[in-house]
Amino acid sequence: MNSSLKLALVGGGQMGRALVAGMLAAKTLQSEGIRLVEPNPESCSWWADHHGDIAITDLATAVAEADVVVLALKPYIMATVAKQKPQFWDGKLVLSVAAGIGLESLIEWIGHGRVVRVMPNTPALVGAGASGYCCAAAVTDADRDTAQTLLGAVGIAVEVAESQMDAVTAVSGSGPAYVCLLVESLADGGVLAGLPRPLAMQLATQTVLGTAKMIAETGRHPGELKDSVASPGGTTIAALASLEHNGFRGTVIEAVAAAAKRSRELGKS
Ligand SMILES: NC(=O)C1=CN([C@@H]2O[C@H](COP(=O)(O)OP(=O)(O)OC[C@H]3O[C@@H](n4cnc5c(N)ncnc54)[C@H](OP(=O)(O)O)[C@@H]3O)[C@@H](O)[C@H]2O)C=CC1
Ligand SMILES: O=C(O)[C@@H]1CCC=N1
Repeated sequence: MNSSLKLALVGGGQMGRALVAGMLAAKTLQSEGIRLVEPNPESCSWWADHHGDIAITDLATAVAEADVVVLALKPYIMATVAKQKPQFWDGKLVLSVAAGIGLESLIEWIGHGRVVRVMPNTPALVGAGASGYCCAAAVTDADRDTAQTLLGAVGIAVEVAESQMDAVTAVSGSGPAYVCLLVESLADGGVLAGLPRPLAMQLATQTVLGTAKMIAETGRHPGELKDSVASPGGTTIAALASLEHNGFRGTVIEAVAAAAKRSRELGKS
């Protein structure tokens, strides 16, 4: 796929920004090929400050000028925006990143089946995203390649069954928030133990980054890597005993289950 692809981003909030910034950095897109639809004045100022060369326009113009449309709107507003007059979306590959909204609804609203349901995540901003996506039956091989190339430019992109999308949402879509909470808590613990805040934050961040890299690059099971840190009678096993006592694993598992449940609910409302 060449970088002359024309893309309309409908909804330039947190997720739309992360995707477009990542795709621009990867040179999969060029600013002049992007049209943004964004009614929020504060968000428009952000775009003007950070990507002043991207044209902000109305929905009809943006879609008419695009090959691919990315709908990055809050789930409750998707139907209103997606339901346009007949033929409005014809000839456009449509990617929706809205949590919970299924292909069946999207196809009904858009009026054709070249639709991909995507669950990206915000580390796309730095090219380290994780996206799961599923394709409607009418998506062509070329469309699938386009989706894979766009999403693959900002991290890993994995095609999954639609039945897995709520779980993907709960693990990797929402996951950056849980990891941020962990980093924040780790740094808080460091401050409690006497470290200055900036140093505690630096050490906590690098520890999460390094551990994720070690798991990904060695392919070793996290349980084995955890065991390799815990010396007999040492500091780590004291901390692990405390975490287990306080239900750390169960807490995280239940959090993921709650997110998956909420994703299913969003699809019904
Ligand atoms: N944030 C994340 O980490 C992730 C989000 N998602 C999904 O991405 C979608 C967007 O989420 P997020 O970016 O966080 O939300 P945001 O609220 O940050 O962004 C949505 C933007 O769309 C604007 N908007 C409202 N109405 C319209 C319209 N008619 N046309 C164009 N733009 C409009 C909003 O303006 P206003 O604020 O004025 O309403 C807002 O600026 C959601 O469906 C979410 O499920 C998926 C994966 C991860
Ligand atoms: O919180 C949400 O609903 C969205 C979907 C995944 C991440 N943010």
